[in-house]
Amino acid sequence: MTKRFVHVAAGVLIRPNGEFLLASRPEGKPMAGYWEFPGGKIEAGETPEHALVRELQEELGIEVKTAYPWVVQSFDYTHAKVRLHFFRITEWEGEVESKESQHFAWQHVNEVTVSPVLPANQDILRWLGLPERIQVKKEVLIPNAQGDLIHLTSVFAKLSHASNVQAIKDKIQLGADALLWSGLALPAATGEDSLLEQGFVPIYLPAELVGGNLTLAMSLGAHGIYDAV
Ligand SMILES: Nc1nc2c([nH]c(=O)n2[C@@H]2O[C@H](COP(=O)(O)OP(=O)(O)OP(=O)(O)O)[C@@H](O)[C@H]2O)c(=O)[nH]1
Ligand SMILES: [Mg+2]
Repeated sequence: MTKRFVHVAAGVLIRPNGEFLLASRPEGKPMAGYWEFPGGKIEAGETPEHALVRELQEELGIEVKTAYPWVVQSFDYTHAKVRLHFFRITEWEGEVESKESQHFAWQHVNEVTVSPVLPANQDILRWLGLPERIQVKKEVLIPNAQGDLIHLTSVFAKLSHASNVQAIKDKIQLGADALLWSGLALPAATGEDSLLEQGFVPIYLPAELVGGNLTLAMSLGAHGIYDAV
């Protein structure tokens, strides 16, 4: 029998100083003791946003105030196939409380001190460390998915027809670590065939496309924006 996708909403709580919250999975749940972003299963009839707000109320006792959708990550565990909808949360009401006897750790990007972290979250931790804004010129260096500095022109795929999903997939298969979308059309932000749904490469949008609005870019699923120089 083929395993069905379990849809999950999870929140990255980010403090003004950049620290983010990890929680340990409580005893009695699959993969107890692993560290995760708070969240849980999306129930029938719920949107990912609703599930996020409900789960964070249940698990942390907080009221989410400002959250925007970030990346969607799929992972095949032995017990389930999961599709995780991650949100970045910058404002909430109330103090984080351990409602399910979980432990908490506020962590710094590139210096995670707790382990083990759920396997599906490795990419997410790397992406949190990506710069939110880059400048694209001939000699630019930028971290790739492994955190190594890479010469932009050698690895990055610049797409002139962003609406062509096949072209995007071809570039990914060629090993591109990031996609810089140029042109005016954005691929659909939703739908099975959307690159954003796959969420496995860093994606930067041209600043001019989103009026320099980083929050808007991230709400479309991008990791950051770039300025052409
Ligand atoms: N909450 C959360 N779940 C994650 C993350 N990464 C990841 O692979 N998962 C997986 O997604 C699923 C989420 O389920 P959950 O156990 O949190 O669900 P829940 O809060 O609704 O609990 P419940 O099973 O008691 O109803 C689990 O299979 C878990 O292993 C993450 O960062 N946060
Ligand atoms: Mg949960």
